[in-house]
Amino acid sequence: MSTEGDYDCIVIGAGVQGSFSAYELAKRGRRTLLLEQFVLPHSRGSSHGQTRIIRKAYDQDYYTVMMDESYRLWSQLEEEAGVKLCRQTGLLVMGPENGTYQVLKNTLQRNGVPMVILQPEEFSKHIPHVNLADGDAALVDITAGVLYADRALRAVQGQFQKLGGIITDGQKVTDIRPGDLVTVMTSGGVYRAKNLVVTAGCWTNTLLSYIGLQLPLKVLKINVYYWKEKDPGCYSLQNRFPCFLQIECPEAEHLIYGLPSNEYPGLMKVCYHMGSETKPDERDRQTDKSDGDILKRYLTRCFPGLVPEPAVVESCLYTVTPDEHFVLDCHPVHNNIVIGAGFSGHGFKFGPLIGKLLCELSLGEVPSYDLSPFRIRRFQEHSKSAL
Ligand SMILES: Cc1cc2nc3c(=O)[nH]c(=O)nc-3n(C[C@H](O)[C@H](O)[C@H](O)COP(=O)(O)OP(=O)(O)OC[C@H]3O[C@@H](n4cnc5c(N)ncnc54)[C@H](O)[C@@H]3O)c2cc1C
Ligand SMILES: O=C(O)[C@@H]1CCCC=N1
Repeated sequence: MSTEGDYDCIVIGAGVQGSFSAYELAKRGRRTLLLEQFVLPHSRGSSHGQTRIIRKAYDQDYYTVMMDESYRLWSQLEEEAGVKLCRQTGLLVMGPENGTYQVLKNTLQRNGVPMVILQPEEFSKHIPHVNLADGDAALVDITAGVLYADRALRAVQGQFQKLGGIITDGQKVTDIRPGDLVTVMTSGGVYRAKNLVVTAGCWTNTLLSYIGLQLPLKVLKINVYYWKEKDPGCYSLQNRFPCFLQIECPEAEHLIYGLPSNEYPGLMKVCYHMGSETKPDERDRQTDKSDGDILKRYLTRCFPGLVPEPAVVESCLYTVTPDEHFVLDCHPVHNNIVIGAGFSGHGFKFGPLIGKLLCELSLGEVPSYDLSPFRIRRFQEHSKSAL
């Protein structure tokens, strides 16, 4: 067997995180193979669909700071690929004055992020067709907007291939043998490389079981709801309606979020940031739609311009960690294996930066950011290690 391996690096999983990791490695001249179990493009994981929110509004400074660079990297990809991937719309944040809303507002202020605070008496002048709840405050994160998700995946995978990267789709990884050269077995072949990056979304623990590690990850099915505008266009991107986040409201224990109508004309996407547990390969057997009732009650009160009955329902998966922070780390024993996982329903906007960070970890470089919030060892009492 050659000690060189077939590749410098193999990346498992061609979702947003694996695709950007592979692209970064190829940019650094590494012979890189991106392996995907499904024929691309597919809609069985977490990265499919037309749109995602991009924003700097976060509770924690480190996410806000990281987004600064992520925005720059998104623009770079737009230029390289010659496609528009982001549309700035702003993000309307609504919630009780004290609580998470205040934490988020403080983070934006501390980090000098451009924002507008909307006084309740002038709210409807700026944001028509929305009822701000009594006692709620509101602000707009000006930097925020919509990311075109499917288009972004096509762009980054295309750029990766232009750099000489190889995408092998329709091959499921069935085993991994660690070592100085890592051996990856798939349904269609055997590949060897000096380094491995595992970005397998909801399937992460299946892959990690081959290399003696389990993480405390929950897989949730998210119902992606689109609601009909009574007056077509009244919540549309063309009419400059923003994305929104509703924090702490009487109808819901968790966040409610929405994006202006755009991809399906006349339909606005509004979802609940929570779902029911499932196994990744049994997504469609999970049929709980109780989140729909929560959203109907909320929309009836706050978005009177929407018909409170879903017009389209799609499905997507979250892989959630106990603290909802990501996992970006090396395997505790095999340091030529890097893991990016647990993006907890908010990882898309960071894709280009996650790719850069996983590439840095894989090349043994000091990562550009402090990755301590994302280390595996924070789960010490949860992680079942067979090592
Ligand atoms: C409804 C919804 C709304 C969201 N909204 C936002 C938002 O507004 N903003 C935001 O920033 N983020 C958002 N997110 C989160 C974001 O989309 C995810 O964090 C991100 O897509 C995770 O990407 P990933 O690459 O980790 O996973 P995935 O996209 O699932 O990629 C993993 C890939 O690995 C492949 N794979 C797994 N096992 C194997 C194997 N054995 N062999 C080969 N390949 C394998 C899978 O097939 C899959 O393609 C949202 C997510 C959902 C579901
Ligand atoms: O990441 C995002 O911006 C969205 C909206 C809030 C909840 C999760 N995803």
